Amino acid sequence: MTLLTLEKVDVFYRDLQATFGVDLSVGQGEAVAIIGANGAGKSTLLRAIIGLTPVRNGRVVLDGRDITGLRCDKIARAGVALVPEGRRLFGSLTVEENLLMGAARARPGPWTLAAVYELFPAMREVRYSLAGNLSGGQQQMVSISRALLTNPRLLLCDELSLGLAPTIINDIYTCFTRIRETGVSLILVEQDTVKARDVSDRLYCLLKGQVTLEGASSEIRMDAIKAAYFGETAA
Ligand SMILES: Nc1ncnc2c1ncn2[C@@H]1O[C@H](COP(=O)(O)OP(=O)(O)OP(=O)(O)O)[C@@H](O)[C@H]1O
Repeated sequence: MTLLTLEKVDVFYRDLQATFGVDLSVGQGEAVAIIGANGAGKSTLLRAIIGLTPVRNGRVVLDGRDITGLRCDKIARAGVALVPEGRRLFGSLTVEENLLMGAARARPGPWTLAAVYELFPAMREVRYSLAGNLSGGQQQMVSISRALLTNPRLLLCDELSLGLAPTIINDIYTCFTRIRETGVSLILVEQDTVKARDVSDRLYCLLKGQVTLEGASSEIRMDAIKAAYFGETAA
């Protein structure tokens, strides 16, 4: 069953068109990756889904309900959460205080403080530390947990791997197996195309705001990804 559908979505920043007629879907429980170069429009699409950037043309439909143009708090209440690029924690608050912001007015569901501490045991050890004093990997765990605590049906993750060491990236993505077991659907924006293909069921490639490739991650060849990423013809 389909959870999210984007239908011919155009997003503009004033006169600059950032996405062009994007069609995209996410099934119930599915992990979808969006890849593309800098400026391709990946973050713009995530922001459009959660209502932070307006959709000028087209529709965003969540579980049959048209959520285009709704305020982002209403979209969050409908079950969409964003792990933003750069993590965006409150550095002068403790880890637990940051987490409790996610838990405030959360939907009912499996993600509680105890559950996220079980998911990321290292986070429990630093729960009274200021978020600003944590390493990048620890901050990413807090950012993911804060979003999970809203008990989303759809979790949008913007460049989780940015600035993190490969071992930390692997640790973080390993936890997504557990997250998916709870039925959460995922959109993962990634610059690391190999990682994106490995962790997703389906993959979209964006180039200059347009979808240039879509398909099952296990079936898409790397040369097709490369061609779609750079706008070349696949061999
Ligand atoms: N707030 C903004 N105001 C004006 N233009 C913007 C704004 N945010 C993004 N853009 C432009 O929209 C286009 C898409 O940007 P976006 O950040 O969505 O790309 P991206 O694929 O996420 O890239 P990156 O990997 O660098 O984050 C780019 O041309 C960018 O310059």
